[in-house]
Amino acid sequence: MAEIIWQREAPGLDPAVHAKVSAFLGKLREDDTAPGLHIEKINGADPLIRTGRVNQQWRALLVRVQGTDGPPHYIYLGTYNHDEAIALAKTHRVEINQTNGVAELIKASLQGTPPQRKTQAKPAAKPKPDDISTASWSRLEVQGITVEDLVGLGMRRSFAEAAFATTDDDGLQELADTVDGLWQGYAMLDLAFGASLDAVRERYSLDWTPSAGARTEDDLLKALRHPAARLEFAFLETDEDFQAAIEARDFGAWRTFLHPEQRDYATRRRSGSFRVTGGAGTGKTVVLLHRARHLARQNPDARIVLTTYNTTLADSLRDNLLLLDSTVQIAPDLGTSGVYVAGVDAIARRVLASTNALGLPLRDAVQTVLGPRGTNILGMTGDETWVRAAKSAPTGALPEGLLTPAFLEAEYATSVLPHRVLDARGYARVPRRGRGVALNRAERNDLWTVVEGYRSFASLGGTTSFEEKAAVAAAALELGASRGGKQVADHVLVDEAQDLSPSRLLLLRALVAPGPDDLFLAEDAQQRIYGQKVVLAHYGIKISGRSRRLTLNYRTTAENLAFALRVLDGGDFEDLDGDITEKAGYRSARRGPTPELIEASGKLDEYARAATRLKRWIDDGDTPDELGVLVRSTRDVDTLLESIRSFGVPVQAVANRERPPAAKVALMTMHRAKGMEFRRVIMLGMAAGARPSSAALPEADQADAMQRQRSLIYVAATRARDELVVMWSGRRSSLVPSVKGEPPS
Ligand SMILES: Nc1ncnc2c1ncn2[C@@H]1O[C@H](COP(=O)(O)OP(=O)(O)OP(=O)(O)O)[C@@H](O)[C@H]1O
Repeated sequence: MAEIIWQREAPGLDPAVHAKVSAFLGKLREDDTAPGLHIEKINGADPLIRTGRVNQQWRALLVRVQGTDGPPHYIYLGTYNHDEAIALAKTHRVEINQTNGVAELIKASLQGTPPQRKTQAKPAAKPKPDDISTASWSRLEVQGITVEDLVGLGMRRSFAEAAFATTDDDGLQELADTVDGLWQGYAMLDLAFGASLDAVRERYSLDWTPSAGARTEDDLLKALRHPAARLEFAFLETDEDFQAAIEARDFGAWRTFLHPEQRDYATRRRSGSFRVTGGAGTGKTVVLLHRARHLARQNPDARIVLTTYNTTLADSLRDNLLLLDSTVQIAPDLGTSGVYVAGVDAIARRVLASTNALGLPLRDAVQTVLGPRGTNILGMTGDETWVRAAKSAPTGALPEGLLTPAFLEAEYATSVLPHRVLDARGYARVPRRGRGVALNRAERNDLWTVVEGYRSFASLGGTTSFEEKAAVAAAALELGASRGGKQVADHVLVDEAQDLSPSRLLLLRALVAPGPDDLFLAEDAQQRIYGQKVVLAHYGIKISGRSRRLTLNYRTTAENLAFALRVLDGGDFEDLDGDITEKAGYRSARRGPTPELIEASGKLDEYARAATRLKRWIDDGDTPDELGVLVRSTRDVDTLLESIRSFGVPVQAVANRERPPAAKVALMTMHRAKGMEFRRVIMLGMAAGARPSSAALPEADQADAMQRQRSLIYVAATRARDELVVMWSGRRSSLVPSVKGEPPS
């Protein structure tokens, strides 16, 4: 039995050869001495280099590493036709970096010839980091880094010097893409975009000291397992790992090659609740999926809950978890072994529907949260109930703005339910932290009569809202545990945590007993498009000191990312810990075209232009399901669909609970697009005044609603991997930032 180590840049092959390589590697894993494999040394090559015979024409390029104990390991470097494989065998080798002990693939033909760039005469004043792409200073220099700093970390001097001679972002990226030792490119870009030397040393574990003396194959195996080496080398220890690597194409790298920080967050034991933050596309969901698999592999009996704020996203988490590892056990029900994947409201419903089986005191929980009423609570309270309650209550003290369903719902979700307020006296004392609008005693009294009306209408109908279901389920679990019952989960993993309301957070908190590895949350405050700002600690989730930020964007090109980040300008973003979220340091690993802004002459022109663009992309080779059309509201969707179809483009509108169609362009609202990604995206309807009903909110809440609008557009713009087109007719929204080359407005 041999073990395969996959090298990230091993080139992909056309399907016919791919199947043969897969069979070859399968045989190699079973028995590397099988004569048919022709594993051979090559004269003039590094002693560890081998080639293997895939078939008459093709040879696999390998590095054989045999530790003192254990099976032989083969690093797979790709499959080439016979002559090319022999030539590459003489130039390639895997070495241990003598400064930090990281294994690196060295392609000798490229050695000593890093792309050389001309240093231009420098301007007198040092530019700020943000102005750098137009100045002739190296970003590194502006950050106060020296060539010696880079060399001290273990980077090759020729590479460090070339990085200092490079004054534009494209050049830096190109340099990072071509350097031997993938970590060197990543770390150099991190520094150029503002990370400190200490942060980079820690991020890539560069303080390891390699063992002195001659390189042994044991040392090499150790160096291949170094966290920074695992950016480019993956040990395929199980059949599932092997299968995932073999199948991984373009966007499958997330399954095999984690950034060292992602690996750390996915696997390290935590003494309590942990939070990973990061901008859109920085790989938070990927961390969560790997962590779910890791926990399930570590303890097959563990009851793991993987959740997010709605069912659509939960479905996609389940699909991707199974794509990562088809053998992960999906738990059939809450409280059973394996990974239970569901939206948070579905979890609340499940708890409430199974209180008998779980031994939870439903009656007491209902009384604790809603006061005296029956346990018939599974029906859904309609949105109009707030309007009815407001109309039938004496509300003389309240201004109009405080009687809108939006305000009442927000007040109820934030100030009433999580504090389990049952009467006017309780409501008068409630802290109302984070609510924009101050309320005097008379206003509170009147508001409470509206809440009482709302509750009695719902009680009569035997209904509750989603918020109430979550609050009652949380209380049932808490009461159950306080009376000696057992929690229903051992680990709870949460995606898109920024969109969860207090009651939902209380529910997740109550699913698992406080302790090591209890809750793990992925969140991005900049993507909060629902609900109010919340602070985790207020709901029993203590993460102080256990929060980390991801900054490398894997999804979006630098151009789209810069555009999306500019949408956020004009607002600070508070995260779930009450801190202002930093935008600094976010960067992308990919480049692409500048987002295109198109002003149409009217709605129909906008639709026709969108349709023409989709047609062109498909004619140029895109498959329809790589393309997304995002709209702000579902008004006029039928006209838009018709227009797109009239150009012969297959398209389907995707409603909230539906999965995107295969082989068709997906048309959906920006809200629905959360968590998704497409190769190319068209955002439509970006005219001024197209904002939703925030005008119905009191002034203080309008600011928060505006923030959510910015976030929504940020979310939409970051769904595009390669290309983004933004359209409007009429006056352009002030939320659409300008792009490079556009005349100032
Ligand atoms: N280590 C990795 N190697 C390659 N691709 C990666 C890696 N990590 C993440 N990706 C890819 O980057 C994209 C974004 O990842 P992911 O969805 O996890 O980000 P996110 O932070 O959850 O984004 P969002 O907040 O926008 O939903 C995906 O296409 C994912 O496959």
